[in-house]
Amino acid sequence: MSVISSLTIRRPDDWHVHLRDGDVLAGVAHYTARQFARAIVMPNLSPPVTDTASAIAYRDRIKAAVPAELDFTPLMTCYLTDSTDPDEIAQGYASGVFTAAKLYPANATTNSASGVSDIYKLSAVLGRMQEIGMPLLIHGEVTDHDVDIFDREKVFIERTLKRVVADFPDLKIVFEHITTADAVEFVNQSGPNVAATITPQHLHINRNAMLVGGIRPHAYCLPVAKRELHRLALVKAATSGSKKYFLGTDSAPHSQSAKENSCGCAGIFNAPYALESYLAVFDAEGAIDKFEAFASENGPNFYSLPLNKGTVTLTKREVQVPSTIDANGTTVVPFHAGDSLEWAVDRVT
Ligand SMILES: NC(=O)N[C@@H](CC(=O)O)C(=O)O
Ligand SMILES: [Zn+2]
Ligand SMILES: [Zn+2]
Repeated sequence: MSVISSLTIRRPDDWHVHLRDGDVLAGVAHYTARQFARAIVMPNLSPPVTDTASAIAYRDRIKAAVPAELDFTPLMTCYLTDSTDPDEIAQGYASGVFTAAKLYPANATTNSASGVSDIYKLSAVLGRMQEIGMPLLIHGEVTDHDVDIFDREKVFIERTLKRVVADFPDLKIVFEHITTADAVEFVNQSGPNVAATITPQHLHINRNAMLVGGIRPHAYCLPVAKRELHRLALVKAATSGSKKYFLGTDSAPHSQSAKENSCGCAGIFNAPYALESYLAVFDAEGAIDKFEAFASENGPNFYSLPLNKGTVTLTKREVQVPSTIDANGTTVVPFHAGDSLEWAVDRVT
């Protein structure tokens, strides 16, 4: 077997990213724009992006924050609340402002306090989205206090997702940042209108990375990393060649001080070395031939968007990940901080 030392793939997209706003936006957006041609931008600002006007304004701020020489298109999402208007969603989608709508169960994660308290209040919205083919993106965790945090994704499938899929059988659903074998099984058993994104961190780490030998706040994100058997199921799904799985980094920068804190924020900043991080997993699995579909084809095909024309070339060469990154005045600790990765992004066309 020959050893692959260089890989050129169609330019990929990131189907789930937090670019934040203000100074941090200007400090992080170029990392995403350098690697990815498009990105699905999460709307969980404070206040969240809940209508077309605020999405247009946020899209303009993102475009202004990306260096002009980079070819990058932000794809905007609408944050669903209990009072979302189906017409607003449909008009935003028809006019090309919204690519998808995002469901955060209320208080599930960072900036989700205005999220949905009961998904059945959204029936009219979900029905309209099904009709027009607009994807629903879901942070799939229950928030009930009696449910253990390590079980919140599994219980969400049982209590909520199964009913949503049954009631809206043609609705396009992306089960975002999945973390369990249960989610993989659910997605595999569902129809072609149900897909999932997988983050690099959930392919690399299990919950030991967070808790063994001291508490590691930079390995903490939501949904929280689970047992090794779940990580293995995610690696198998991502590298399987199934069209249902695609790249979504969930890069979610928080300042070093907000993470290294007695109540540390959830979120891992992986944008600077996202492709290098994913490719390490595919390489270790002997599945480099499946990488392009996961990174560059399955996402656009699911969203019914054209494939990118450009390419990115990665070379097998060691890169050192810095211990911190200055995001325009905010110090952020990146994923793999202080470690080295075996692949480097060399050329983007
Ligand atoms: N993933 C995270 O741990 N955090 C995200 C929110 C999210 O995607 O749930 C964030 O915005 O910080
Ligand atoms: Zn989330
Ligand atoms: Zn996210």
